[in-house]
Amino acid sequence: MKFEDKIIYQIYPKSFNDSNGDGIGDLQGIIEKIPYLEQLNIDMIWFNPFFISPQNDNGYDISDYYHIDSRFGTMADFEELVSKLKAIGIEVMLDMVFNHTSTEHEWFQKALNGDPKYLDYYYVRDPKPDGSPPTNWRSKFGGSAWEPFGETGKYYLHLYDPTQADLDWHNPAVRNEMSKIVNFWRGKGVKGFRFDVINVIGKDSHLIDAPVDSDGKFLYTDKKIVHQYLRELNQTSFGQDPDAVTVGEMSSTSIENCIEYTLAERNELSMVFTFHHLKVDYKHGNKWSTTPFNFMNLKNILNDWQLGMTSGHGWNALFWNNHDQPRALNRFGDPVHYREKSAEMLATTIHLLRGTPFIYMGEEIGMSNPQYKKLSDYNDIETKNAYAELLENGNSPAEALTIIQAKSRDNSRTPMQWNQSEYAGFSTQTPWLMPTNQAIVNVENELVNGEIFNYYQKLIKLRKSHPIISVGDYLPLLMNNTHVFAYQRTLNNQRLIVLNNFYGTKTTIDLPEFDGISSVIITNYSTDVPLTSLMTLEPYQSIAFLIE
Ligand SMILES: O=P(O)(O)OC[C@H]1O[C@H](O[C@H]2O[C@H](CO)[C@@H](O)[C@H](O)[C@H]2O)[C@H](O)[C@@H](O)[C@@H]1O
Repeated sequence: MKFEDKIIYQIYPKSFNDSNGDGIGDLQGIIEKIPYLEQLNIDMIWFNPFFISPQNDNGYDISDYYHIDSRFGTMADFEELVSKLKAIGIEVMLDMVFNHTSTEHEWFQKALNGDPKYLDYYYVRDPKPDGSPPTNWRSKFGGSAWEPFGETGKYYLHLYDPTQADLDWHNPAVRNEMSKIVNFWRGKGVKGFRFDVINVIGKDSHLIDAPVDSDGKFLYTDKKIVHQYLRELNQTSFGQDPDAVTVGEMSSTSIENCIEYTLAERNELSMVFTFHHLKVDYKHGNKWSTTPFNFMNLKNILNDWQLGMTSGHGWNALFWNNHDQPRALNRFGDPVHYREKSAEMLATTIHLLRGTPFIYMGEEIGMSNPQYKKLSDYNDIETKNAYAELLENGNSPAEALTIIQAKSRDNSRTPMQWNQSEYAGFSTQTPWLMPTNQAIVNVENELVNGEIFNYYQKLIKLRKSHPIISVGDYLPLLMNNTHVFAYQRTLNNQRLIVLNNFYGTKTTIDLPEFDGISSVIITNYSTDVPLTSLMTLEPYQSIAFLIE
């Protein structure tokens, strides 16, 4: 499958639709909503993991890669879902969490029981001579990255939660297991694979301390060998299917590496998720802080990645939202005064760039953060650890709450809001996370009175009908402007000029003269205006001109 003109929709199964009234979304619930998905004209759906898991990290701690967790349904439900989606031209993308397994996985359990075969599946190491963990590495979820390995006196590595043990990819048997898993799901008709934090699988065999002034990420991120592992996985599994689409989630990566991960002739991956543009509201690089987003940084990062990936022939996944990110509408838009206009402006910015757009469920109806009032409203392990650390570091409970309200991953994990009822039409029982503003934001209302869903439909149609959007080159425009993110796309004699006002005030811009006849192909305001050298954009206005 070509992926340049495709649109991928992300579903967090736990929160999409609950068909059996247990407060948790499930596969039958997704099947019920296929007619809704069909209206968007998307090509593929990425599902977050629904494999067997103790759910300490909501399914990113897998204890059995070959079965559906009964909370979500059965293999028969999955097969029904795949075939019903295929019937309307939508393919399935599954989430392959291959950096680590749950400590409940039988491989880890066998290793714990001393089975030498499975000991070699993980990073099990002796402590330092003083008895402390083998290295000073920190877990990305807080605390040491090492946990005692049962009663053995050794430690095992976990870059994430202690219940997520890192696999040792140096071991060919581990790599073979990973291909087997991908091939099993290919056998079920799956065409897409998203590889979780795949650029941290290349840790050295001999692990060393991080320098005191460094977070040590360079010791395990984007190591050269990751490219080799990906080529091998490609060759032994998804690469055998010319229609496969793959996306690697890249933690703290670089443009150079992402070109290599996605250059077609290198046979690694189709595209990458990168996160630099979503760290522009981190104070001094610290996620657990609140500060307004830095617009010029955002522009520069998006521009650098567009230019870099274009010139290196790499390919980006384009996105604002996912299940780990607070809603972009709260971060870069205005959910109170300009909910619709700012949601549409953000969508335009991403959808007209070079890359493959991903839509995270609810974004197409303008869903926003829930603004929970107390810690117990949250579920996420990372959030709870961060809250405890914020208190340890001297923040008051109110300050810590303000920060997690802004940054918690649960912000995007709240149930999809189908209607304005108590549980937002998601479930008949108390959901695992509560919806909060379904009285205003819900599908039923959006489809009758709203404009965001309809605007997404237009953007999706445009990518499919205009090759300049899917395959055109990217060029920057107005890089010094402090309110507008503007760019050009070019293909043969055509140009597409895209203007996006990121603020809730009118702004006037001074554009270069463009030759040719221009027409507006999309705008989120009702009046079409001609392309002139001096232009005034309305609050959060987006407008795109095609010049022939
Ligand atoms: O923030 P980065 O270091 O650039 O990393 C990107 C994301 O990585 C992690 O996400 C994924 O892996 C986790 C462990 O399997 C899982 O909890 C998460 O849901 C996955 O998407 C990290 O948790 C995210 O916060 C980062 O955005």
